[in-house]
Amino acid sequence: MPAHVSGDLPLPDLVKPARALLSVYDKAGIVELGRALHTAGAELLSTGGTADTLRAAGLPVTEVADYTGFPEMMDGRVKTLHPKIHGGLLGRRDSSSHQAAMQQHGIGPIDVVVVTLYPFEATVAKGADFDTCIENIDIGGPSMIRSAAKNHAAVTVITDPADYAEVIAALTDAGGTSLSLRRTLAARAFTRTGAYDSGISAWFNGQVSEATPRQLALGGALKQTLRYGENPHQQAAFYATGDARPGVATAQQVQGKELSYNNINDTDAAFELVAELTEPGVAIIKHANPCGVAIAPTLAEAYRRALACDPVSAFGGIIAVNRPLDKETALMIADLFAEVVIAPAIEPEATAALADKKNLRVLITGAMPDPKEPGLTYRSVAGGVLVQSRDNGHVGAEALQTVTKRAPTPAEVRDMLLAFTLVKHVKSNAIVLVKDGAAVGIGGGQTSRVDAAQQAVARAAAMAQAAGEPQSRAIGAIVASDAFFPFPDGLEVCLKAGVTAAIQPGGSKRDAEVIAAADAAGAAMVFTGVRHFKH
Ligand SMILES: NC(=O)c1ncn([C@@H]2O[C@H](COP(=O)(O)O)[C@@H](O)[C@H]2O)c1NC=O
Repeated sequence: MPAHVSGDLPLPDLVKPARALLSVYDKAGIVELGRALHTAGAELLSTGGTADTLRAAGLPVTEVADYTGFPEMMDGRVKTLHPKIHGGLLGRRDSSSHQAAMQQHGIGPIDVVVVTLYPFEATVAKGADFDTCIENIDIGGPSMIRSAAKNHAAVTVITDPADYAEVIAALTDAGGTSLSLRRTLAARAFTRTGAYDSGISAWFNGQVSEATPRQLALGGALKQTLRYGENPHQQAAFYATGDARPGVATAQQVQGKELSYNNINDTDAAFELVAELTEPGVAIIKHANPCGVAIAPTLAEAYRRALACDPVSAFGGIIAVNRPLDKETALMIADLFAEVVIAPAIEPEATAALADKKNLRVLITGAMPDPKEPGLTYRSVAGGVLVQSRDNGHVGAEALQTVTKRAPTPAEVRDMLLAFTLVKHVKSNAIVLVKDGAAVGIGGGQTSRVDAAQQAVARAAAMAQAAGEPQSRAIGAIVASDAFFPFPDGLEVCLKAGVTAAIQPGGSKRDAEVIAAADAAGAAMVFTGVRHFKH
């Protein structure tokens, strides 16, 4: 255990800086902060590039290399890693033994450290090669930040240009910083180095295929403080992890009110769903579950058909499209009360068509995410975090195993593949009915698969009736189930409603009974061997 040193000297709350070290990759605002420190009476120490910037602004600067008597070396790998720097940051001002050691070794106190780190996260996001990423791992910067933050009782540590104004104000008003400000900045500093290292850890584990590392290092940058969480009494915020996957975290919001917690969650679900559709496709989401999905030759047609699935639930929904949003589709969206629209791109006429809907949030991602890309998903439980690889499972026509006497027609296979893609995005137990490229009945989030089937079938009948159609939309549809039918009953609900074909993982002890039920109805059924639970 490290020795505990009690302070035997007085330590003031207000620390007026006599010496400050500035070493920043991002030079924005550093001249203003340097000037405020200089005006407050601090001697400025600085590393090469930062020193140049300060000097160019007319500020007197001492190079760290001159201060330590050691040159910067090894392409900048060693600049500030010196006892004169770390001793000056770590030595306790309230300990006579520390003070004596500083005096003995000619170490002067450093009262302020300003560091912005090498852009490791941005380098990875740009897709740089291994060696470039390694070279962008900052070593000296985090070391100084940690030394200063540990000794925040006397040292002010600044790691983000967003904090410059607050420190400048303290220097201007009081000539120094208070303990409470230094403590706040120290907390931010450790959060910064923690998040920085978590980014390195995530990237490095990916490089060596370490899927389940011994420690979990989760980091992110605050993207938005949210008004509230799932409910108004819950606090919430949105953090960007630096993952470049196109989606709600990377999108540009081109219109509308601030996104809410539920908006973000639902928009993510919607966009991940449409990313799976190879033809022009639209998904309408409520409470992270689809209430309408369709593919069609045009986006406008896909939207019309997606909306027709359940126009009642679509009210206040989130709409995702997988092609540039065009004017015709935008005009129809403008007719609906929707919360969010997310698209890979938007045509200028579509922007104009939505412009009057001031509250409608419009998000543009620039690209679609790759549904087959590997990645991790996280969920918190009491006392832990569950981590798993993203469900990037994909079932193509070649993987289908016909288990009934009748094989599916090519049209049924097309609908089967769409429906099986959709059950992956509906909360379990999930049952989805699809006809001619559009969902016509969705049952999800049920504790019984029979209930999910009944819900899907009821929706198909009710929506047909509401639209004045002569018969239930379940007639001639195909059914998909996210997991095997454990008994024939769930399938029988669908067959009785007029479903002609089924797609499911298979693998139940009672598969034979389920197949017999399909055969008895003259239905075709295929097994996928893949399950798509979503909880
Ligand atoms: N190696 C070191 O001793 C070291 N000390 C400070 N740095 C970093 O160098 C950068 C500033 O360099 P310059 O002032 O030369 O532009 C900062 O991002 C700082 O975090 C270092 N670089 C990397 O570790």
